[in-house]
Amino acid sequence: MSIDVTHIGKQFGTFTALADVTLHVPDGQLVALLGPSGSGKTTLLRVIAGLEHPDTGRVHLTGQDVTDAGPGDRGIGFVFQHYALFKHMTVFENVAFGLRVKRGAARLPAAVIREKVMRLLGLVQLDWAAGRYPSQLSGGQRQRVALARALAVEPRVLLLDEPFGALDAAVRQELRDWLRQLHDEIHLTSVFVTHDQAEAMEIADRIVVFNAGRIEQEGTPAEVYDAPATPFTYRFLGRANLWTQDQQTEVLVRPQDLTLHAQPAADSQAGTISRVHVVGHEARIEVQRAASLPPLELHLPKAAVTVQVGQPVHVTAQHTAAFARPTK
Ligand SMILES: Nc1ncnc2c1ncn2[C@@H]1O[C@H](COP(=O)(O)OP(=O)(O)OP(=O)(O)O)[C@@H](O)[C@H]1O
Repeated sequence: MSIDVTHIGKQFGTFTALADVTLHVPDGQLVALLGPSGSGKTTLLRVIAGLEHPDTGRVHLTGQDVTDAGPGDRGIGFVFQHYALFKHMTVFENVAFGLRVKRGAARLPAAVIREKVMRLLGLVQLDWAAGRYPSQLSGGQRQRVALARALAVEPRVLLLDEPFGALDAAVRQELRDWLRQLHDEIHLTSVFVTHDQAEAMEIADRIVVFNAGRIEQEGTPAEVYDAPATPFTYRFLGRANLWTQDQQTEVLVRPQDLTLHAQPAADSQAGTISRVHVVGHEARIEVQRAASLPPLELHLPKAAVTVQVGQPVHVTAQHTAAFARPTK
């Protein structure tokens, strides 16, 4: 099922949460909404879900206008960051809930519900935990139950709001890989909100970068990373150094695209090592420049680093990105 939002505007009082947002999510894609806190990502997700009515614009699901349809009539499943599992229900009952509340012809026989729930729990690798209560599970396991519960009603679209936000790094990684796999297996159209660029780059087919209620840029992970249209996108997708600037232009460079030299080289900048900090296999080096520009941060393989604080050095840059500065 494809999603089309066109010219969506949403105000909260005088605050503009979304300003003329237009987005097409093709059937079967996994799309990340990426942006800083308060940029409107969750509001757009809520508009797609029908939990928020837009002031302007329309929402279409596979060509059908659902702007005025309630959340229950859209065939959408949700997973939010603070897993709202029912505490007094077992894992099994939590997943079965959406199927048991159905009435009339939509209601399935108990044996069918049982089989379906166990199949879903198998999919999220928690069939062994069917009889447990949420309090007896880890955060990552609870999040997987929330996902199974959202999938139980066979949504055509899955919306995830910072689904792994509250979890530790290793569990996040595991759930990311697993979400990507699951998405491919069951052919959903999924949209997830994150402010973690690594998470978006790793699992999304497309990334939509948000800034202050607008879409700043949209494309595949490689497109937004390799060809950022604005300094905002460049800075949001990774660490950025200001290499040079003048009245018209600013030139940015990533820490891993800088090289240290003992002697001056073509287009090198002179400076002094002001910090060496080892993080895992990488050395993060700060160079204070002679020119009145902020210090440079370099990321180099730890084994290649022999410099010390106070040492004079020369720095060259590969793969810089030049942006026109806004005229005042
Ligand atoms: N019901 C509401 N009433 C008033 N203001 C709201 C409401 N919902 C959201 N906002 C405001 O709209 C702005 C956008 O919120 P939104 O939750 O969409 O941002 P976000 O990009 O998802 O941020 P985060 O990553 O922090 O969740 C925020 O400044 C928020 O305070």
